[in-house]
Amino acid sequence: MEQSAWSRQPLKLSANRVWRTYTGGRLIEEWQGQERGQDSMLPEEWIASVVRARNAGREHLVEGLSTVELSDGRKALLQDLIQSEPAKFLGEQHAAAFGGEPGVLVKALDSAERLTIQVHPDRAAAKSIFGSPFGKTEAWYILGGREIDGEAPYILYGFKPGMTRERWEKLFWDQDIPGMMEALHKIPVEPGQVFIVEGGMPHAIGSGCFLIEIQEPTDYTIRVERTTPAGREIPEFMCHQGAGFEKMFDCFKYNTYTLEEVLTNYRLEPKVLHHSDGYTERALITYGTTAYFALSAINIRSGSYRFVEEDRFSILIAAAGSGRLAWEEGELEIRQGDQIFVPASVTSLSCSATPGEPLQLLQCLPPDARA
Ligand SMILES: O=P(O)(O)OC[C@H]1O[C@@H](O)[C@@H](O)[C@@H](O)[C@@H]1O
Repeated sequence: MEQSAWSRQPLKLSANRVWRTYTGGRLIEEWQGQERGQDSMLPEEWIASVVRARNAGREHLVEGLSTVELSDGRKALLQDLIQSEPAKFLGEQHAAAFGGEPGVLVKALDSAERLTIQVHPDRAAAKSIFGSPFGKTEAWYILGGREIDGEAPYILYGFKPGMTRERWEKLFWDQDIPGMMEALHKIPVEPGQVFIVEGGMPHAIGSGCFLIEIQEPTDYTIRVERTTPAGREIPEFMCHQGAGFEKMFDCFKYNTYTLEEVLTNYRLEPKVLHHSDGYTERALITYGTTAYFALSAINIRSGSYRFVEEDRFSILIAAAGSGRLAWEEGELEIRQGDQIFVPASVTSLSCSATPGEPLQLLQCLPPDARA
């Protein structure tokens, strides 16, 4: 089949687990249908990824890039398919603005331990420090979680009033980890909640969080803990990503917030766009919040949900249930844990749920090409 034919059908993505500095992943495996999942150093699944992971000591591995399972049984790198015809896979307008770069990365993430306190650059810092057009603003949609050592899922987010660059630098040089944790708000999280984490905002995903993350397509993580909660050493490169310690502190924004301000400004309120017996559609993140990506949730109970035809690609995740995707040229069964790249040239796409098994779909959208 010629390459462009693949741009007219939804493409099922293979599992694509990535090494991180923390353990987890059991809930991802169980969500994807394994009877007994296991925690390991592969706590993240990168979805529709054309981004290589930056893991010191693992540079010899090509880690992070997504593979597509083609309907003729072959496999291909998503990146290669897109590069063959960016406008057909990504959309005319998108390709005009971003070339062959999807501009968005999605992940499933399950933390068996707290992640280290970190920050990601915003676009300005990413450009000046790393020469990258993208920073790493991200957002989390909480899918579930578990108690770890008696503690319910939580996140650490935003500087409390009183923090300054000077104080933050001192906490780092002293490696005063309890002091660093105390400097951030600790917030319990629940399924269905959405948080946006802009570049520059200090944070750490706590233990026991199972979430879907949507983010700008880079792996620039600035870590301020030299030792992880489990006692693993973080090499210098994994702290400042090669930028040096001075620039590492430039990536933080030293604004401070009350807990109330964090919850009001950065925990997003889903908005119901449609509700009927057949389905409910909710906007979780809109271009009004960020031009970098958008996310919606579609819960299908009966009948068929028809996707609006637009000249852009999307990434679908079956968060729960099972069903069937249908388009002009074919059909595909989907079930919980499946991840699908829907090229821009797919036409007449609709989705239905298996009777008695409502389907929850997450639809991840690329940057606003008009912004
Ligand atoms: O620093 P580690 O523990 O490896 O975690 C890095 C992870 O952090 C999370 O907050 C997200 O930004 C993920 O996209 C990222 O992969």
